Amino acid sequence: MAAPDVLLVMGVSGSGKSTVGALLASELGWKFYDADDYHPEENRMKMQKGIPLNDEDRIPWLCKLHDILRRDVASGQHVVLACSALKKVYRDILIQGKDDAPLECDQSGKGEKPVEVKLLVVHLTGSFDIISGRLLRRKDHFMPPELLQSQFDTLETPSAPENFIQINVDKSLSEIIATVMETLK
Ligand SMILES: Nc1ncnc2c1ncn2[C@@H]1O[C@H](COP(=O)(O)OP(=O)(O)O)[C@@H](O)[C@H]1O
Ligand SMILES: O=C(O)[C@H](O)[C@@H](O)[C@H](O)[C@H](O)COP(=O)(O)O
Repeated sequence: MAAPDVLLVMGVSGSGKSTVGALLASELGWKFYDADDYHPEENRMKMQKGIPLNDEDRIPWLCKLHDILRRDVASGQHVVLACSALKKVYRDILIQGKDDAPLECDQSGKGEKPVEVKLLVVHLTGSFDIISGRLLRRKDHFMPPELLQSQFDTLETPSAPENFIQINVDKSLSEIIATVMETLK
């Protein structure tokens, strides 16, 4: 695959997506988006109440993110996106959108040539124990640690032909960043 336009830093809640994504964006000089900032209020409230999101909650959110990526890529902007993207179908939406009713992506770009986003997936993977420990120590965040099991249950680990690397979260942040930078060389 040609050099990616977008790095998708994915994984369960607490795997380090926001931390690693922001560091990578700063290292690369790419734009950074944290998908958490794009959840509608209903999704946040649902998670706050300890109820896991389902496809219906996530698909419009992923469509919105695809539209952002598509526009940035079309203008030559490289992007790092931190997003749970737990299922293969969610990652597919980030790459190519979704145009079948009733859950449509923003159609304002309709008529434009569809842009398939060239994505490298960086999957932050790790044990339940390490990640739940980090979530329990993390303060001032809307996501309750009790939802972690449902995140692991939903997770579909990337596999071929997806363009991905997997990095264990037991590595230090500097090792994780160095691994991604080496992959991009
Ligand atoms: N590789 C790492 N080593 C140690 N702590 C980490 C690492 N990655 C993330 N953390 C810490 O773990 C917690 C969860 O990270 P965060 O970036 O919020 O995860 P996510 O965005 O996936 O929910 C934060 O307190 C963060 O500082
Ligand atoms: O798809 C989902 O269920 C959510 O995106 C979820 O995976 C995400 O983890 C929350 O938005 C909390 O945010 P943190 O990942 O930062 O904990």
